[in-house]
Amino acid sequence: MSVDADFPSVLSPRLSKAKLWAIVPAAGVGARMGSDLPKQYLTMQGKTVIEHTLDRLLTLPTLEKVIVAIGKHDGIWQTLLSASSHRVLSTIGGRDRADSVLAGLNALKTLASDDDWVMVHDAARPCVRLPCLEKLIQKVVEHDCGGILAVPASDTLKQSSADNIVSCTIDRQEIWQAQTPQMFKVGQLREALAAALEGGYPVTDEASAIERAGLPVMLVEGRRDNIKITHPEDLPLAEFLLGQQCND
Ligand SMILES: Nc1ccn([C@@H]2O[C@H](COP(=O)(O)OP(=O)(O)OP(=O)(O)O)[C@@H](O)[C@H]2O)c(=O)n1
Ligand SMILES: C[C@](O)(CO)[C@H](O)COP(=O)(O)O
Repeated sequence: MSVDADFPSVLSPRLSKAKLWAIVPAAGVGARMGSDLPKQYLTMQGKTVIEHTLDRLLTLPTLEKVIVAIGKHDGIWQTLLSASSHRVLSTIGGRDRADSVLAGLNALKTLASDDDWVMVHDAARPCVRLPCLEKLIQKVVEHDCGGILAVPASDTLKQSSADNIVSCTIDRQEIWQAQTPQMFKVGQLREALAAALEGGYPVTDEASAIERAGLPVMLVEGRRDNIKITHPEDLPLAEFLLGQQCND
């Protein structure tokens, strides 16, 4: 995918000192995928899921470095070419996704300023497209407000009661499905995430910790093909989407 040469520097003059970093949580075991290998190491078109994901992020010329949070007993990461990139560092993740993201933020302490930006992107989302990454960065920097890629809900949504009986239909007019990347100021995210985890609050994405801290989160409309590989049927779908995108 070609970098859009006309894309303005990611940071306006007002924020020209701020840098952009990325954290890729990749310490999961992929239980829902049910594969022998953690899903980030399954292969599509000759490359692992995480290599496709990193290739997408590293297309951003202004991205300083990516911190990949890997599992404590991960024996595969160091065998990948991506692990030797000068723009990629790794750290040991934690029990839950939020712990892994916090580990990445702590690894950034010696590299990034609190006022730098960081985008957190799931290793399991290899189909994210460069224009969507650029749109998120542009909106966040322009408004100086953290934001996330998301898509408005397009299915009718049902609330379930016991025994999987519908208890009600949810008005989907204001419902969005959050994706990643999720982009925030390094210091704000580290503080919000640490506070949420210390408080025992459920944190399934970075935005929920930021919301809990009372800070705004901008919804930036992305694409529905930015899928997260979670269940077995997601892998062939992701491979198809990658193939389609190559023809764009
Ligand atoms: N302790 C964890 C758990 C998840 N992740 C990462 O967070 C992303 C999204 O999480 P999810 O899709 O839930 O991955 P898994 O936790 O591996 O999947 P499962 O819940 O099915 O085990 C994945 O890239 C995963 O590797 C992580 O870094 N650390
Ligand atoms: C962060 C995320 O991808 C936003 O939709 C999602 O919350 C991750 O959930 P998971 O259960 O950890 O995959």
